[in-house]
Amino acid sequence: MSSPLWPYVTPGIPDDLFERLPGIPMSQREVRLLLVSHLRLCSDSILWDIGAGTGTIPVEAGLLCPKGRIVAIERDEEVASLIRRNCDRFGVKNVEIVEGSAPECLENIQHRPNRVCLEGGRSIKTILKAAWEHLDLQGRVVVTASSLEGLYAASESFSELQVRNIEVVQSAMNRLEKRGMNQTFASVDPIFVLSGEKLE
Ligand SMILES: C[S@@+](CC[C@H](N)C(=O)[O-])C[C@H]1O[C@@H](n2cnc3c(N)ncnc32)[C@H](O)[C@@H]1O
Repeated sequence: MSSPLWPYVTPGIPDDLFERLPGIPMSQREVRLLLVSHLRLCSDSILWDIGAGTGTIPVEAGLLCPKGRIVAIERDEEVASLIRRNCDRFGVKNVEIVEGSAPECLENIQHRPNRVCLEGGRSIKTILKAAWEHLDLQGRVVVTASSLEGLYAASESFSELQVRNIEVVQSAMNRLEKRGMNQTFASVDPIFVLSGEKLE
């Protein structure tokens, strides 16, 4: 990592420090911070990040859980390689990358999670149900949704699965950006973050 301040210990790595691929979505820093906070990670957490994309969550979680294990699940081969490169870039060694499509690939993962993060996948309900079956008791789940339909599906799943201590928050943040001669505030894409616990 070429940033002169690296390594620092706070989560919320600036977006431009990650390698990116055109068209591959990435959780922006402000949203990522919210998401990581809702995961309530411990140093030895075992996290499944389903739909890991650019790999920002595995990198942040890998650094926060030095005694833990992060399983980054990504269906796209090229994107899975990007996750590996981003982990290498930040010296993160405790991330296992599973190249496969959820929910089918979840069956073969060796480490059972006590945290699940779900940011990808059309059928949120099917994936969440399968992940929930693997999640340890006292475990936490965090799901993001950017559309009303996604929010509805996630909310209905939480209810069906009897997720406890549910919290839902929608981000609304703006960043100062240069536009020509002016500096204006541009909104960071608003996202719903739903989280809760498995108690029974
Ligand atoms: C919104 S992006 C995740 C962004 C990520 N949090 C980051 O910050 O880089 C969603 C990712 O989920 C992957 N995906 C979608 N459906 C999936 C599935 N069923 N199984 C595994 N990965 C999936 C997509 O290929 C995409 O890379």
